[in-house]
Amino acid sequence: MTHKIVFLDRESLDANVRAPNFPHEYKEYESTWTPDEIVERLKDADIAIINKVPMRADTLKQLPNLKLIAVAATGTDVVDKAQAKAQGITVSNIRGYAFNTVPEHVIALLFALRRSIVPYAQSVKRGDWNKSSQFCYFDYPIYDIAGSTLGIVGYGALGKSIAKRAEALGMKVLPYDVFPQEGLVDFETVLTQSDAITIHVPLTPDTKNMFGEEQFRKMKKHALLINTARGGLVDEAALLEALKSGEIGGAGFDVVAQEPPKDGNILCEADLPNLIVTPHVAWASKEAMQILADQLIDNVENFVAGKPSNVVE
Ligand SMILES: NC(=O)c1ccc[n+]([C@@H]2O[C@H](COP(=O)([O-])OP(=O)(O)OC[C@H]3O[C@@H](n4cnc5c(N)ncnc54)[C@H](O)[C@@H]3O)[C@@H](O)[C@H]2O)c1
Ligand SMILES: O=C(O)[C@H](O)CO
Repeated sequence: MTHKIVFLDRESLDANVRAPNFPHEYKEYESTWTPDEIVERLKDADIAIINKVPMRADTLKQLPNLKLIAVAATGTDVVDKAQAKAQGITVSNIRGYAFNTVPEHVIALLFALRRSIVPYAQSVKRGDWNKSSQFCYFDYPIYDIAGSTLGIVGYGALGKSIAKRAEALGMKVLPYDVFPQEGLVDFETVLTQSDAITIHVPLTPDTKNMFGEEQFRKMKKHALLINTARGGLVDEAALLEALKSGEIGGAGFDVVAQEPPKDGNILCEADLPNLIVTPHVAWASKEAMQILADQLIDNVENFVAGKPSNVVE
């Protein structure tokens, strides 16, 4: 049998994707967004490769030939998994590829915010240093990372990789997860005891908006919130308010609720010295993207060989 593989958003992965080792026809599109386009491009395919293309129930119902959705990411929130299951479509994802790239991005955001790197660099460009009466100036706060406490919400692959780095930097780590493991603390302790909190849970109906006004009120006034997981995990309006009112100390976000933020986004547009937003690139080191691309094709080959890998329930 010749399998028909369609990659709907090839442009979203900057790595070499090898040809699978079984008879197949392969077609790729740079990007695909509308439900009509998705259905038209996948109607004859049995294997779909996607990164962030929304595979909602109405779309899946129009694709009776589809057998595998191979997601080129860890997060599978773009797929309606209940509908996929109902149609007997297997969903696979990528695991353990971002063990350096995401932790390094998180640590970079932590240092940048704690040391006010961005506002200081901007102030130099503005000419503030030229006008300074001293050799330095203290317009923005600087604190040490060493000796501070990092709360980790979601103690899976990435949460654990970050814990190792944080401890090496002299931080105390407070991990929280719903999956029972040794050394965990409860969510309340993370909120009230941490000088910085980093989020690493998947976006699900249970985790949507798990950070909002109530959680910000419990956090320390100087606490930082780092989100490299998914935008929907944090109530963005409440976050902006908490940053402006000084309820929390700062935020470093790599993800927002709608990506790309075509209709605008309040976090991307805010001009605050204690907020850094990056465009969902924490995963995107060259090394990590190649590991991801190799595992993506492993998943496709394993599925066709009858030994599916990294199946998402
Ligand atoms: N920004 C990026 O570039 C980037 C890159 C990779 C992954 N991600 C995101 O990061 C997330 C985490 O990745 P990972 O590899 O660590 O996944 P993982 O599956 O190894 O870990 C996720 C952890 O979250 C826990 N969890 C689930 N629901 C929870 C809840 N309600 N409360 C507390 N803990 C809960 C799970 O038990 C698990 O231990 C992914 O789902 C993805 O959305 C983002
Ligand atoms: O979930 C992931 O792996 C990242 O968000 C990159 O897509």
